[in-house]
Amino acid sequence: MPQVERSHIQVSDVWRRYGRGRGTFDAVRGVSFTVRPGQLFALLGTNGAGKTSTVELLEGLAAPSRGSIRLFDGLDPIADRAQIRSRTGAMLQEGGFIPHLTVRETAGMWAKLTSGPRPVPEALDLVGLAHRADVMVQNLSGGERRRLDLAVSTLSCPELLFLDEPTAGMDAEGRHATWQLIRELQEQGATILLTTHYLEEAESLADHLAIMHCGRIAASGSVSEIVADHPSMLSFGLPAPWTIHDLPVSGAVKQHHSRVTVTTGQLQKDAARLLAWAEDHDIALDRFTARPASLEEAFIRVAGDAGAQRQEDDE
Ligand SMILES: Nc1ncnc2c1ncn2[C@@H]1O[C@H](COP(=O)(O)OP(=O)(O)OP(=O)(O)O)[C@@H](O)[C@H]1O
Repeated sequence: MPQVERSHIQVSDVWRRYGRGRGTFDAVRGVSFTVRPGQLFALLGTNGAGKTSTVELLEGLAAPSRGSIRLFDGLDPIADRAQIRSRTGAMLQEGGFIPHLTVRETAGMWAKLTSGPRPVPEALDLVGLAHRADVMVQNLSGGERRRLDLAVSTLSCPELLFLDEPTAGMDAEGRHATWQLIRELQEQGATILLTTHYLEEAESLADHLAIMHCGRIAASGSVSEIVADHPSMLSFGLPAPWTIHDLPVSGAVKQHHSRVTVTTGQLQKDAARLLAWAEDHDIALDRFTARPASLEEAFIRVAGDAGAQRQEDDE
């Protein structure tokens, strides 16, 4: 019998429209993706790309204007909210905490609303807030509030966790600690959907990522799959009297002072040709490096291409 592939999130051609009449705006435009159990899926995008608008639909905070969303192999985020609630955790962009409660009181209050919660000290310890337990929420830094938000969202040990910009406002140390925590939650079996502006965050954590731009998914796949579609780079110093016209490469060549860069879709072939040529002519290529496109380069290119396409569609 063929095996049915399970999914914790199934999004099919989803649209989200804000406003009515003449003032409508489609913030999400035909988005589709699947997240398998145990996967960490990252939604990346520029400001206003539609990430939060999409996550809110998954959380059942609004209904899509078109398309369908199913969680846990068939549950509707709004109609089946009661069944879904105990299995999911959400960390929103704006944590709605009461300013004059302490960290411990806040987590305790949320724990009372959760069935079978993790002990509060454990939840605070998990996010590195145990030493701030008696501090009032209003006196926390922005990064500490994000950590409290994360502690609250993981109180129920959820199967599916929505993390909307979990490390926004955190310093580098806090960000790395949070990444470690997210990895641990995934190792414990959680399926995680996270949105982020930080490419390094997506690169470090995600099994699968989708780049959103202007309401659409402009590229998706693993980091290697996304960067594979983008040109690689060779870089080296070329000693005189040799010039770029002598180089045996197929890619686009640029020179800045004595430093040469070759942008190529055939990294291995061009690197091999170049090194063989240098060897034959006894040329030392200073600080020779060969590397695939970075996620940042792919992101900038994808966002640029998608922006141009959207402008064409709108015209
Ligand atoms: N309530 C609303 N009414 C009208 N437009 C909205 C509303 N909420 C969001 N938008 C618009 O929808 C678009 C997508 O917003 P959204 O917050 O989903 O983007 P995002 O990718 O999460 O952005 P960011 O990374 O800046 O948080 C933006 O152009 C935004 O201005």
